[in-house]
Amino acid sequence: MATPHNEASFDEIARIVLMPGDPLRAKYIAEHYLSEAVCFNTVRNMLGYTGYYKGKKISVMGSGMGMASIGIYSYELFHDYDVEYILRIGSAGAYSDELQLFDMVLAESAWSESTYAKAQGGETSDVLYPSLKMNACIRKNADKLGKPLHIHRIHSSDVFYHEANVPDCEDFCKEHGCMCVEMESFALFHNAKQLGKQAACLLTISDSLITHQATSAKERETSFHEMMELALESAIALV
Ligand SMILES: O=P(O)(O)O[C@H]1O[C@H](CO)[C@@H](O)[C@H]1O
Ligand SMILES: O=c1cc[nH]c(=O)[nH]1
Repeated sequence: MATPHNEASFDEIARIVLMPGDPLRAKYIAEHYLSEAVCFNTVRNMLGYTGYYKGKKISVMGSGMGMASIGIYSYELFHDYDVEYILRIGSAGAYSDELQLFDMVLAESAWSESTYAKAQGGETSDVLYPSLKMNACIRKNADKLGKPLHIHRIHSSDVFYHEANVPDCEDFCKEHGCMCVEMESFALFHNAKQLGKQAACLLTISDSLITHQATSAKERETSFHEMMELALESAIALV
């Protein structure tokens, strides 16, 4: 059944969905890695595709930016479709010089100041966790493929641009143990917990809040091949 934001029919979406924030990253993955890829959603241009990777049915769909946006799309995928796993594949800003551009980070947990989880379901914790099963699978596949993986607590922030009078990356790193920042995983992990489903988050460092090095918009759309391959290999191992 279609939703207000997703026109796919029930069986058009696989049990596992890879979910970048950028719908054009989803399109790129579908066109470059999936065979027989079919676009199942164009509502609001939040592109979603289902195809096959090494013979297994996989979907990839954009989430948009921020908790509110991934909150809607992931809720519908878990609640209205037969989706068991969502693996977010995002970009992130480094809070430490231990992380370089293009390094991959697997979220061990997500700390957030966001009210999403409280507003959605009364959650009071400011730290939420991904699926242990998915993280174990991703770690195993990273080892198998020889892909270095940093495993850290991440910051799921409600804002991309902030003023100088509020806590900054040094505070988030020192006080909450967050090594990088993105904007969706806290809401995704909450929805998974709430609905009895599974979610995880793999990130590629796109910029550094310490060195101020940064990748371009095009690189964020098309160049995260290490992450795309690890996500796809992990996805087929899960279903
Ligand atoms: O590259 P994506 O997956 O969109 O992730 C990050 O990039 C966006 C900000 O530029 C936010 O969505 C943040 O979480
Ligand atoms: O949320 C994000 C994502 C990438 N880079 C940032 O600085 N913030």
